[in-house]
Parts: sequence; C-alpha cells; structure tokens
Amino acid sequence: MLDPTSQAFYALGLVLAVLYYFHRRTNPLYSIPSLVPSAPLISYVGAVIYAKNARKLLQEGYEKYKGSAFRIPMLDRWVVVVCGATMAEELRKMPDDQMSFIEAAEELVQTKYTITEDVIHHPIHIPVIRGPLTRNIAALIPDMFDEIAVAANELVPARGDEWVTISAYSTMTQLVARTSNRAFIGTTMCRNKEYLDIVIGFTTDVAKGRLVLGFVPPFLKRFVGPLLPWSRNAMRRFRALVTPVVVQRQRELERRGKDWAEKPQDLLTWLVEEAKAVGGSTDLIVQALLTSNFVATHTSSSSLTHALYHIAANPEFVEPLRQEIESAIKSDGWTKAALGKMMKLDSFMRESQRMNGISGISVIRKALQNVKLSDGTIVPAGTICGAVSFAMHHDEDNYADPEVFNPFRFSDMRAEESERVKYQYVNTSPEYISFGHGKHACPGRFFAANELKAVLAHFILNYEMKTEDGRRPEDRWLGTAIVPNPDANIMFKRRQTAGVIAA
Ligand code: HEM
Repeated sequence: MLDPTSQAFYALGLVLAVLYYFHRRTNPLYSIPSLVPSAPLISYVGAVIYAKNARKLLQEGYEKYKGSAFRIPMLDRWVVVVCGATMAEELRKMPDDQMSFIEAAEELVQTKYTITEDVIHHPIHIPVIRGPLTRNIAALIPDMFDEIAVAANELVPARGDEWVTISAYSTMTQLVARTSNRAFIGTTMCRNKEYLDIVIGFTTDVAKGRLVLGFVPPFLKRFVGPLLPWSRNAMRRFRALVTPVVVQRQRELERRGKDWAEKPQDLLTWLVEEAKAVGGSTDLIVQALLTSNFVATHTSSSSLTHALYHIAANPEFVEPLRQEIESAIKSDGWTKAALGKMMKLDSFMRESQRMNGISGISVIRKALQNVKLSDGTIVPAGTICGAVSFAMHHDEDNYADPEVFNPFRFSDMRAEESERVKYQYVNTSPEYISFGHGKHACPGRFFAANELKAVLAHFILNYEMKTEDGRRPEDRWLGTAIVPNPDANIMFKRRQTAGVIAA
C-alpha cells in the first residue's frame, strides 16, 4: 500500500496527464498533420530528424499537402507551413494584426536578445533601406563598381596566365561586405579589417545565441537571453569603432545644413537624418548600421555564391552573358542604366535563386489570433507560419522542367513587352518567394540585385572561372537554411583578351 505522500504524487501526475491530454485534443495545432513523431518529448526527436532532413521532409510534405498545410518541429516550437502558390498568396494577404512578420522575426531570431532591443522597437533602418537607399542606387553604383574592382583584385589575386584557386563562399562574403559598406559608410570603414570581421561574424554571433535559446523554456528566456555573450560582445566592439564616425557625421550634417552640396550619399547619412526626424539617439544609429549589415551580408553573399557556382560549372553560359554585358557597358558605362539592360544576367540571378535560394521556407509570419485558412486549417494564436519555397520553386506546375537550370528562362519570358516587369529578378509573385512576398518582401532586394549583378558582370568580363572537378558543388542544408557549399573552391584566371572593359 502506498503512503499518503506517494498517493498524492501519483494523483497529481494523473491529473496533469489528463489535463495535458485534453489540451492536446482541443488545441487545433495538433490536428495539423506532422511528418515526424509529435507526441510530447518525442517531438524533440522529431526536431532532430527535421534538422537533418529538412529538404526531404519539406518536399514530402509539399507533395502530400499541396493546397493545405503541415507542421514541422523546431526544438522550442511547431511551425505550420502552407504549401502551394494559392496558400502562399493567402498568407501574404493577411493583415499584420492577424499574421505579423515583425513578431515572427522577433520570435524566430529572438532579436530582443540576439540583436538589441532598441533597434527592434525603432527599426529606423527599414524606412531608410526602403526609401533613400533604394532611390539613390544610381548614385551609389559608380563607387560600388570601384570597390568591386579594388576588392576583387586583392581577394582574387590571379595574375598573368595562372589559374588561382579561391575559397568561394568566404571570398564572396568579404567582397559583398566591402561593396555594401562602401555604400553604407564609405571607403575607410569598408576596408577596415576589424569592421569587416564584426559585420561578417555578427550572423554567427546571432545564430549561436538563437541556438542556445532554442533549448531554453519560454519562461526562462528573459533570464538567459541577457547573459548571452556573442552579440553583446560584437555590439560592444562595433560601438567602440563606429560611434566616433557617426558622431562626426552628425556634427558635419548639423554644421553644414541641408544645402551641403558635398553631403555624403550613403546609408549612414540617411540613418542620421532618419534618427533626427524620429528623435533617435546616436547609439540607435550604430545599432541600425549593424542590423543593416546583418540583413544584407550573408543573404547577398549566399545568393552570389550560388550563382557563381552555376557559372563556374557551366562555362557554356558565359559567352551570351559576356556579349550582353559588354554591349551594355559600351553604351552606358558602369552605371545602373547598364545593369538595367542586362536582362540575361538578371534572368540568371532569378533562375539561380529559384533553383537554390537561401531558405526552404519563406513569407514567415506569426498568428496573433486564431486564423482559419481557406482549406479549413486553424492556425492557433502564437504559432509561427510560413510558406514552403524550395519545393514550390521546383514544382512543374509552376516551372517547365523545374530541375533543369535554364539560365535564360526568365529573359526569354521578358521578351514580351507585357512581361518585362513580371519576370525580373526583384519581382516577387505567389510562385516566386525567394525575397518573401507582399508588404514585408525584402526591401533591400533592389540594392542587392544591382550589387550582385555588378559583381557578376565584373567577374564575367575580367576572368575565366571553373570549378575544380567541373561539377557544381552541392548545397548544404542547415535545418531550413540553404547554404552554398562553404568548403568548395572556384578557380579564376584573368582574361587576356584585348578590349576587356575593366570596372
Ligand atoms: C539576395 C539577397 C537577399 C535575399 C535573398 C533577401 C531575402 C529576404 C527575405 C526572404 C526576407 C523576408 C521577407 C518575408 O518573409 O516576406 C527579407 C527581409 C528583409 N531584408 Fe532582405 N534579402 C537580401 C538582401 C537584403 C539586403 C542587401 C538588405 C539591405 C540593404 C536587406 C534588408 C532586409 C530587411 C530590412 C528585411 C526585413 C523587412 C521588414 O521588416 O519588413 N535584404 N530579405
């Protein structure tokens, strides 16, 4: 016979088990199908299985539940993913008070702890990226071309007739960080080693914090979050380096007034102006600068490396691209107008992003109330939701021969005047969600498209490229993220052809 304490203990256990059973029975989340074990505790095993097999499981789920939704497990939550263009369109149309992008980003990245709270509540970089940065791309491009030429010369030291072997992903990340920061803050910082180390490493700093918080139950996150060292240290180093530059710019802009003819045209100037307009502090500007780098750097360098792997593994694509680039540069110089004329290159980038992309899921949102989808699925309040992207980009209902890399697929479609805009690289649609879709689609995509096309144009005109074994290096899937093979090399040789137009 059990003693009274043991009896009470077992009775309590039984009551909790019954309550939990009814909670699961009544919570609509658990009516949404899952492809991995979903029972309590065992769902952790499911999270590990998903992390290792995300590509396969997303494909399987997409095929099985197209037009509907299924659940995928992360360590600390379930994410509901909708499948197919119609469902992606439905998700992007939902108002922010039902499905919120900001709340989803906050929860998925734990931005409060992994970035900083101030800039999350006052994201001054978003209107600046959407507004002046995008409006002034034409003015920024000549300096960016200049930086690409200088940086490529240092990072890809191919001389004479020699092939040089370069670690592709890390080199492209350096190149992108330098080029973007030429437009963000100017020559001195964009070539400063410590500055580059911080902005490039920040994504890993955030990821480490995010990973740790994934193991921490929600009620403890607020205690553990502030103790995470990585982002805090990066922000401290960044502040020490950049605050004097920001203060100097604030003083100059103040002293010379708005008619200053030589006013630097860069992200820093526009952040200072935005902060002044909304009463933001100097430190908010510093935070916004690092956050801009966080959203811009690895997204762009991954997309660039994906595209370079396609070029290096398929030299037959180069000639038509080279002809187009040469003709555009001859007529318009190294300008945004010339980049606008490079429709084949634009198509190449869009096709590369369709084939590979940076994530298996896009259009991430968080349900702020119970939301009923058109197929009857109920997404409970508090649940993160997204749309399957990779599998949809490889669906033959959306793209003919979807497994074939057809570099000029979209430029051929753009031959019709009426289709010019629809199929350009930056344009999102229900079937093309690499940049997200709808109101929160990436505001930096116009800047990124010009930057990445500029880098590719430089390489295509000035170098021959190949992979070491003639094949395209396999992508790596890290959970849902698609990373171009970080260990692969590209071989470069300078073109000796007379008449090559260097940037
Ligand atoms: C090829 C490179 C890039 C890719 C593939 C990319 C992709 C994305 C995606 C998928 C989203 C989420 C959209 C959604 O879920 O609906 C996003 C958001 C965002 N991106 Fe990009 N991005 C790129 C480059 C950039 C650059 C260069 C910048 C800045 C100059 C930038 C700034 C942002 C910002 C600020 C957001 C958040 C938007 C918001 O809060 O409403 N991105 N990006």
